[in-house]
Amino acid sequence: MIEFHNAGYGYGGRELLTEMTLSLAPGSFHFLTGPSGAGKTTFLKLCYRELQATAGRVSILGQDTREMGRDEVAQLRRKIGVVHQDCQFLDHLSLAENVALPLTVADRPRDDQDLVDLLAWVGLTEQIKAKPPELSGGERQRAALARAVIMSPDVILADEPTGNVDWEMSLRLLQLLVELNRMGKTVVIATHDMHLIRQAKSQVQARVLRISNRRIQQSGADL
Ligand SMILES: Nc1ncnc2c1ncn2[C@@H]1O[C@H](COP(=O)(O)OP(=O)(O)OP(=O)(O)O)[C@@H](O)[C@H]1O
Repeated sequence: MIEFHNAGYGYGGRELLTEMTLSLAPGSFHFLTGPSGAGKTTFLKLCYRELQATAGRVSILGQDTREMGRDEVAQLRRKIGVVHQDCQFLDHLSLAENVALPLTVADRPRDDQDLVDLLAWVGLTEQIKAKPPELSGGERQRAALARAVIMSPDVILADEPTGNVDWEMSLRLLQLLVELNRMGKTVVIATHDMHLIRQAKSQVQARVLRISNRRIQQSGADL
């Protein structure tokens, strides 16, 4: 699904990540962890071709990212849902309109019942008409998750999805991501939260990728 072949990345010629060889199999569930500044967000950006490897090769859904043109990148992005660390919304649009925005941008028809069902799934039925500034941190995170999955992507990449929420909300978000994985989606969650990783143990066969000293180490066994 996503393959790194001796890949590396550096900003401004300074190597941040090096010699990454790994494969994220379809339907797998991974946590990505490591100290602040280790390169977790950078790694995720390589996974959806926001960045291109500066060494080696990354393939996403069978395509070598070096050989992709603009249209192919746009196609690819529809198959990968990203929950960004700082989840930005358009404040003048309602929650429902924000969540449906990827459909609008891709010029795809919007099924209002699907949208209502999706918002119910993330527990935001009552906030459907609310504007983003009226939402709590946990509500924003769940809205960001809904927006990431509205195009039915094959892969969900979540960057610190539980960063600013309490433990109960973290568990709820984890539950949603586990449900997506049970539906066959490949899930990668970048997190510092070791409690969350331990908690996942009882729910899903997750693997841990740890960035340390510029390299990615994979825990060999399931959690
Ligand atoms: N656009 C950029 N230009 C230059 N350096 C950058 C850029 N983006 C990130 N960096 C640097 O790369 C390093 C890794 O950043 P990254 O955001 O990938 O780390 P992270 O592991 O996600 O951190 P955190 O856990 O704090 O979110 C940091 O030192 C950061 O300052």
